[in-house]
Amino acid sequence: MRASIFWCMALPIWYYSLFGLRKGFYFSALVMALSAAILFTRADTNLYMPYRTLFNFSLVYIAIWLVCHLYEVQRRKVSSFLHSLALQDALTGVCNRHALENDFALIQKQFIHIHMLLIDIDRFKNINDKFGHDIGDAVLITVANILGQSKQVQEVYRLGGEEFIILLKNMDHQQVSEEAEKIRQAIEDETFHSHQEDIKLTVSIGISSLQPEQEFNDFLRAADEKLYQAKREGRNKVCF
Ligand SMILES: Nc1nc2c(ncn2[C@@H]2O[C@H](COP(=O)(O)OP(=O)(O)OP(=O)(O)O)[C@@H](O)[C@H]2O)c(=O)[nH]1
Repeated sequence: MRASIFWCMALPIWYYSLFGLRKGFYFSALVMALSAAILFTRADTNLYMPYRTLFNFSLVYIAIWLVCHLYEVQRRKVSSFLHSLALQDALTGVCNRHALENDFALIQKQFIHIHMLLIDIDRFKNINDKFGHDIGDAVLITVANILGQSKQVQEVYRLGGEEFIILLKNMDHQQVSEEAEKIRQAIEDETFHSHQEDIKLTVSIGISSLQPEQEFNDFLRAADEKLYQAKREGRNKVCF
């Protein structure tokens, strides 16, 4: 009986790998308490033996438990870091397209009225050509920050290049138009900086309204069509 209880030392490894950090901790603590109690009560009659056995068992058990716990903490950190990397745009720090598709699937189940704002910086190529790629990058970061400042905006997504997306929930046509116009105006009012001169920018915004049973790609395509209408009509414009 006393020998078989030493097999309990392997249990924290199973608990942490099967049940994760919290349950792993509690189960390991429970096993340790039970094993220690059994060892203590069933130990040899020799006066010092119960204490010595208990001490050795506890020492080894805690060492194994500690290694399992630290390993699981580290594994979780790495896993959440990789998860955030997978969903984040590396340059601007906002969410990427993968995150957008994930969030859309969730939001679609929870809300009826959903609008997509597809925001594209006008003539962004000129910024890169005239001021260099670094300044172009800095402009993208500032634009992403401005987009995230509105109270109505929970998340900003970068679709790629100079295109950003915002999803607005539970707002009517009028409110969505006003919000898009605020964004357009905020970018127009901002002064971006380069080493040589100040830069003024505008954005064009296409808006689509989610139709019942509409797929993500069709929702995006509808916003894209409106965006190109805004571009065709002279840029610095919101099209619904
Ligand atoms: N600096 C920088 N530039 C990028 C990045 N991604 C894409 N671009 C550039 O963004 C530019 C997009 O140019 P276009 O698609 O021609 O669009 P545009 O010049 O904004 O013109 P319109 O959209 O028609 O108003 C290209 O020059 C790309 O090289 C990036 O991460 N950083």
